[in-house]
Amino acid sequence: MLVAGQKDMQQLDQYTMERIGLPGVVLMENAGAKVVEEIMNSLPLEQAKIVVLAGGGNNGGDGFVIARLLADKGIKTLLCVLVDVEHVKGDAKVHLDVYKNRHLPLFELSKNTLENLKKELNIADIIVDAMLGTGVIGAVREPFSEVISIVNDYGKEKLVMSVDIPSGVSSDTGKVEGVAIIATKTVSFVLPKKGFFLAEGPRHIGEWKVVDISVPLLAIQELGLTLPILITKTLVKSSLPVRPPHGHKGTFGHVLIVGGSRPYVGAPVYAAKSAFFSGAGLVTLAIPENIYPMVATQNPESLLLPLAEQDGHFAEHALEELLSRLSTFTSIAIGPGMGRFDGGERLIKNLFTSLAKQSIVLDADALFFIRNQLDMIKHYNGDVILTPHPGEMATLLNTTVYEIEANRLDVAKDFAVNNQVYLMLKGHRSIIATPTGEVYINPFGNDALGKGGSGDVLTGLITSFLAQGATPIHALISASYVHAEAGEEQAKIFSQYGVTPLDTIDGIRKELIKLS
Ligand SMILES: NC(=O)C1=CN([C@@H]2O[C@H](COP(=O)(O)OP(=O)(O)OC[C@H]3O[C@@H](n4cnc5c(N)ncnc54)[C@H](O)[C@@H]3O)[C@@H](O)[C@H]2O)[C@H](O)CC1
Ligand SMILES: [K+]
Repeated sequence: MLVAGQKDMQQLDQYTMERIGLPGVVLMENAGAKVVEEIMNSLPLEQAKIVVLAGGGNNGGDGFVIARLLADKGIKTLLCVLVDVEHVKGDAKVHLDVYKNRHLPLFELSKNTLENLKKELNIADIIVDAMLGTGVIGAVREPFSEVISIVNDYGKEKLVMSVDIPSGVSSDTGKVEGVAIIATKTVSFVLPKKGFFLAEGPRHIGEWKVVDISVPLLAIQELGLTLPILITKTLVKSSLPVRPPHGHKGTFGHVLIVGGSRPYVGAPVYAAKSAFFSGAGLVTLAIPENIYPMVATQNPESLLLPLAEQDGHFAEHALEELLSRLSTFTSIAIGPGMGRFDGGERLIKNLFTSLAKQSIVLDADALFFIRNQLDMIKHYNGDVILTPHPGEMATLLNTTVYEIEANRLDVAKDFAVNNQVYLMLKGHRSIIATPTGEVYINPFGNDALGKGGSGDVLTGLITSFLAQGATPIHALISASYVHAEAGEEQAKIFSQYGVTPLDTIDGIRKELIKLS
């Protein structure tokens, strides 16, 4: 499933209406009819009262269609137009006239009071939000902002169904300047919008669904639109590494995890366990020798490689004894719990100059150590995967977290293309970008993973799938999905508060059962 922004939708609309001649009023009728279908499935409607809040643009036009079709089904419906009806133009005006020709109840806020509108909303069971769609610009103005606040004050008392996008949310950025509807459900047309998965978008869309309104999706290729790809379970099932039944541990690869330091003993343990428990044939865990005893007791399933340490971290030359053996590893992850220390840059440089072609995952402070060595990364002849959270991304780009979060899709894509790496920009709705500029969005996951160790589990999972033969993009797609779903599922048992990295590792195995 692809994800669209405002300009993409405008191009698709124009193509449909101008190139193939399907009139906008037909699209609007289709849009309204599909929303009504969703409403009919939402509640026992015999006694239900529905208020349709309509703006002055085409989103409002959808609302006119919805109100008419509901009324024609005998459902108690009130259409409330928040702008002066004289200002309604084009396709929306056609449908407003059709509504009026049916002599159906019409509440015009411009000729009434907000108090009276509030009285109508108080007795409604369902509120349809057809105020603003992809055409919203900037902070929502009066009277929309007041009406939106009234609707949001009802909280979960009423079912709020947003048409195309919750009013006030930017379809491109997910930003909300001022107020925006908090929807119970969003019924969106043609494609999900980028804003659903960015900034405040996820908190406003509620349960979302996309409906077809006869805009031909094949037009996307014909228009040459390159759109982000939404990660779905179907996509993941075809991305997971294949495990031949006759496979042996050599078939499923040998993972090397390099990490750990005196303050961070758990991180490498979580990464190694995650790699092992998600199917890697063998896992070697290279840690500074000072934490070897603690790690050994917690990681009986891994081969342990204590290396030279200095002041509780790896010594600068620590990997020397490892470099001659690098070819025994299928995929390598460096960084979990590594910490920052003098000589870290050189340690990473030595590793890269000694690597053959293995895929390498860089996480945590390994990302700090490469911030001034991106040229080396770019020219490495194997696949490099970076998994920064926004703070680590800000360090890599020498900018602020605010700048990163304000433009997640482009930041991830530009960095991946400019540095020829695979990048997973972590966060609520992770973004994955490839060296060729493809962008994927992971719509899964919740705050249960918001704690130390979750990232280490993800690093181990990615490295494990690489070792089992997945390509970098397939490893990232499947690991980000499985990791997020594991967190969500385990939160149902331990609450969002209580999910630990080991619970997530356990959850990963449960997800892998569901996917196999
Ligand atoms: N192919 C499709 O997806 C179809 C989508 N449809 C619907 O059309 C809207 C987009 O309609 P558009 O007229 O471009 O814009 P909106 O109705 O979203 O809003 C424009 C409307 O709102 C006013 N406005 C803009 N910014 C603000 C603000 N900050 N505060 C207050 N008012 C604002 C502006 O003046 C206009 O009056 C799409 O979302 C779908 O719902 C078609 O119906 C069918 C095909
Ligand atoms: K809307």
